[in-house]
Formats: sequence, C-alpha cells, structure tokens
Amino acid sequence: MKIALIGYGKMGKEIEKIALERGHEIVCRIDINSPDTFDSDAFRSAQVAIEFTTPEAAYHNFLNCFKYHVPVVAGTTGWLDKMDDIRQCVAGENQTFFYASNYSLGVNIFFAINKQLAKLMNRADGYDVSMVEVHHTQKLDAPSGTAITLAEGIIDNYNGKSAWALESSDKKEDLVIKAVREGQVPGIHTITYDSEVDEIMIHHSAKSRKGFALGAVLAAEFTAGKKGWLGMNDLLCLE
Ligand SMILES: NC(=O)C1=CN([C@@H]2O[C@H](COP(=O)(O)OP(=O)(O)OC[C@H]3O[C@@H](n4cnc5c(N)ncnc54)[C@H](OP(=O)(O)O)[C@@H]3O)[C@@H](O)[C@H]2O)C=CC1
Ligand SMILES: O=C(O)C1=N[C@H](C(=O)O)C[C@H](O)C1
Repeated sequence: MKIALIGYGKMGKEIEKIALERGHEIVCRIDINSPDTFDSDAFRSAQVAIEFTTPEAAYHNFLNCFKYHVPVVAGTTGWLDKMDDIRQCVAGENQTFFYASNYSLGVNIFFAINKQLAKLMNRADGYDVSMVEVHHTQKLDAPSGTAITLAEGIIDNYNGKSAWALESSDKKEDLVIKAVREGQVPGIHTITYDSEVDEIMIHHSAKSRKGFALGAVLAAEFTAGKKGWLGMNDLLCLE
C-alpha cells in the first residue's frame, strides 16, 4: 500500500518502521521543512495519508488531504474544536477519515473496560472518580486526547459526572483530570474511584510508542477502499 506520512517526528518515524516491516511503501514525508509537498504526484499517488503533527497544524493538513481526495488516518490530538467542521467535510465531500485519540489496541480495550466500570459504579454509593494522565514534557496539549475519550466514557455512563475539568473544580459533578508532564513518558492513564472504605483503580501504561504506531498502520490498512468516518470501534468490531 502507498502511504504518505504527514509529520515526521517521533510518531511519523515509528510508523514508517512498522509500515515498511508490513510491506508498505512510503511515497512521501511531509514535515515542516521537508521538500515533499501536498501538490505533488507522490502525494496524489498515496492510498492513505497518516497524519501525526501538532494541534495547530492538523486541521489544515486534513483539508489538504481532502483537496486531493487522499483518505486520512488522523493521530494528532488537541484539534477537537474543529471536529464538526471536519465531520461536515467528510459527509459533504464523500471523504475518508479515520480518527482515534489513541491507536493502541490495549488502550481501546481499556476504553471499553472504562465504560463498563462506569456503568457498574452507578450501583454503589459513596465513590468519587478522578483521572491522572502522565506524558513526556514535549507534549503540547492537555489533557491528552486519550484522557478526553476516557472522560467521555465516564460522563456518558456514570450518573455522578456531567463534565470534565482540567486540574481542579469546585463542582462535584465535574470529573477532574490531572495532567502531569515528566521526562520521556510515552503515556499513562489512571482512573480512580475513591470512597471512605476503599479505592478501585484502572490503569494503562504504554511501554513505548510502538503500540500507537502499529494501531495507526492497521487503521491505514483497514481504511483502504472505504468511505466516511471511521474509528477503532469499526476496526476492532467493538460496541
Ligand atoms: N492518536 C494516537 O494514538 C497518538 C497521538 N499522538 C499525537 O500525535 C501528535 C504528534 O506526536 P509526536 O510524533 O510525538 O510529535 P513530534 O513533535 O515528535 O512530531 C510532530 C512532527 O510534525 C511536524 N510538524 C509541525 N507542523 C507541521 C506541519 N504544518 N506540517 C507537517 N509537519 C509538521 C513537526 O516538525 P517540527 O518538529 O520541526 O515542528 C514534527 O516533526 C501529537 O498531537 C500527539 O498528541 C501521539 C502518539 C499517539
Ligand atoms: O502526545 C503523545 O505522546 C500522546 N498523545 C495521545 C493523546 O493525547 O492521548 C496518545 C498517547 O497518549 C500519546
């Protein structure tokens, strides 16, 4: 399969390794100072573009992919304010767009466990829930995209919370997400239901970026030949 990489940083390089191992061809690498561009035969020849750049750059990169009708696997986080606009482009222009806040297969299982646990916790009084996410110091957005997906899983399924708040809140109905930035941590997410008598924790810790990269390549393979809005639930047949 012919793949265009948009963003050739930590994730772009990790994805390239896995894509080559799985027999794919990288036709171009579009980065901030790279000679490769969208308006090129190489980019137009791509069967899918995998985008991991920055919250600021992602939206314009998606529009450039749409311009040339190249399907997108979107990995960048922190651009969700533009989500409605992208959904309209995908529906209105018959585009292909795969988005996951986290491509790791393990995290997507963790998302499902999180929803189940949230439903179960409605049966027990006396608990409060909170979340901590830990990432490397180069990360630009907070909370992480994964933390937002986890928060949505709790808010949609647990009666005690109706919104999330970063770092602190006076409102009992807000789910507080603490974002820690330290060292080279690839990504840790912990959810804790705390009561006077005990605590229940679920925890996911990525050991490297390999799991994110493999998931993104699997998503690219899944995306080929499809149209519309796609996600990990489609790929993993969840829900
Ligand atoms: N969904 C998921 O599973 C995962 C998502 N992510 C997300 O992916 C994104 C990238 O992460 P990561 O690879 O670690 O970050 P890096 O900073 O290592 O890489 C981003 C790359 O994009 C480049 N870039 C910046 N602006 C543009 C632009 N306009 N066009 C093309 N390239 C550009 C940067 O260049 P320069 O350095 O010169 O600015 C850099 O090389 C982040 O938003 C992160 O949160 C990360 C891991 C997993
Ligand atoms: O920036 C990162 O590194 C990561 N970003 C994603 C996020 O914001 O959730 C996924 C993963 O946690 C690593």
